[in-house]
Amino acid sequence: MTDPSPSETGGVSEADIAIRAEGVRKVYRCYDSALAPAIEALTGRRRHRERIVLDGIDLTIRRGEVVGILGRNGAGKSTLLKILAGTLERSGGTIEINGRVTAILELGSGFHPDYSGRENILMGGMCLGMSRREVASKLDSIIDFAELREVIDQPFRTYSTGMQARLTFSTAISVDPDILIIDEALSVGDARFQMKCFNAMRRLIEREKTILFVSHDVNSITALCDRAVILDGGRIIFNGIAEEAVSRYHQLLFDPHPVTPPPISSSTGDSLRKAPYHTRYGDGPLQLISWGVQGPQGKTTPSVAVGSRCSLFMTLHCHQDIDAFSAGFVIKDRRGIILWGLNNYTAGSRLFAAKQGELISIRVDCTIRIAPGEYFLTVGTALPDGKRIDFIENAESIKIEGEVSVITDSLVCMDESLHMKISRKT
Ligand SMILES: Nc1ncnc2c1ncn2[C@@H]1O[C@H](COP(=O)(O)OP(=O)(O)OP(=O)(O)O)[C@@H](O)[C@H]1O
Repeated sequence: MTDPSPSETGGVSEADIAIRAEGVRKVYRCYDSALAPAIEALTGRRRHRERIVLDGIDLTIRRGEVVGILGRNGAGKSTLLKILAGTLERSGGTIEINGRVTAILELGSGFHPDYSGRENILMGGMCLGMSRREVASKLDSIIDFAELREVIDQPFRTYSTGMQARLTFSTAISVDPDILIIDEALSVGDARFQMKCFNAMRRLIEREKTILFVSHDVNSITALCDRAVILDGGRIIFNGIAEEAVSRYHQLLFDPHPVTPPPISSSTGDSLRKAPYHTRYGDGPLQLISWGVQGPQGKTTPSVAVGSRCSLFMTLHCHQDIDAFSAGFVIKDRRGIILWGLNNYTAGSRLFAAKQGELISIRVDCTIRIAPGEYFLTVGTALPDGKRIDFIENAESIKIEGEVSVITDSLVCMDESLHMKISRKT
C-alpha cells in the first residue's frame, strides 16, 4: 500500500526541501516496575522491553506543500510531529528542517497554568523563537485574534479548553513561521474559531508556507492538503494525493482486510474507471451490483441538470439473511468534501432487512441543487454496529450541468429568491 509521493519521485531540488526525514525511528523502553530502571543500571541486566513506535519513517516535504497525516489512535502521528518539531528525541534516522518552525502540539504545552494569559503569550512567544520585543509588539494582535482581552490577565488554568486552544493557536501563528506543524489543535475551539484558524492557515498557504498537520477530520485534510500520508503501526503505509489517502484511511478504519471485489456491473458501465480514488471494502454478504444516478425518465445517466429531479440508486444481491442493515449515499466534491449524505438514520427511516437470494433496489429521489461541476457518489451498506457490508467510496462520477449565474464559487444552489422591502420612517 506504500506509494511514493510525487515529490519523492519527481527529483526535488535541495533548495525546495522544507522537511526531510530519513529512516526516523522512535523506540521506547518499557519497564514493568518503577524500580526496574535502577536495577537495570546497577546490575547491567536488561529489565526492559522495547516498544517501536516509529519504524523507519522516510518523508520529504517541499516548501509550500500542505501535508496531512492520518492514522488510527496510537499509530505514531504525534510522536512523529514532536520529533520533527524538535521537542522529542528520536532513536535513529536523520532529520533536516529548513526554515522557522512553529508547532502546536499539545494544548497549552509550554504555557504555565498559574501565569496569566498575557504572561504566557510573552513566555510562549519567546519559547517559539521570538524576541521579547517582537512578542511585545504583537501582543495586542495576539490577544485580539484569541478574543480573550477580557480575561487576558487571569491565570491560564482558569481558561476553558477552547480558550486555551485559542491562546495557543494565536501565539503560535503570530510567529509567522516558514513551517507550521499542528497536531489536532484545531478540533478543540468552537466552530467560529476553527474557521478563523482555517483562514489563518489559508493565508499561510497563499504565502507558500509549509504546513504539516495531523487531524482525524478528513474534511480538513482534503480541504487544505495537497498530499497526505497514512501512518500505521509506526510506518508510512500510504503517501499520495489527499483524496486517495482519505479513501484508504476509511478502508483502514472500517475494513483493514478488504474483500476481493466482486465483478462489477454498474448500470453506467465503467463507472469505477471514471471515478478516481475509488476504494471498496466490507465483507460482503450483501453485494452491491449496480449503482448510479437516474434522470427524470428513470434512465441511468452520468449527468444531470442543476435543479432537475433525479434518483440515486443502488442494487444489492443478498447472499445470506440479514436482519437489519442501513444503506447510504454520499456526494463529495473533487476535494473530497462531503456535500450531502443520506442513510436510514439521517432519513429517520427503519433499518432494512434482506433474505438470501433477494435482489434489493434502494433509491433516493431528490432534486439536485449543487453547482455545476464534477462530483462523486459513494454508496454503501452497513450493519447496525457500523461495520461496513459493502462500501464503495467514490463509486461513480456525476456531472452536474447548468450555469451558475451569480455567485460562481458557490457549491450549493438553494431554492432561493431575492426580496426587498422599503418602509418609510414616520
Ligand atoms: N513515553 C512512552 N512510552 C511508551 N510508549 C509510548 C510513550 N509515548 C507514546 N507511546 C506509545 O507510542 C504510540 C504512538 O503514540 P502517538 O501519541 O504518537 O500516537 P497517535 O498516532 O498520535 O495517536 P492518537 O491518534 O491517539 O493521538 C502509542 O502506542 C503510545 O502508547
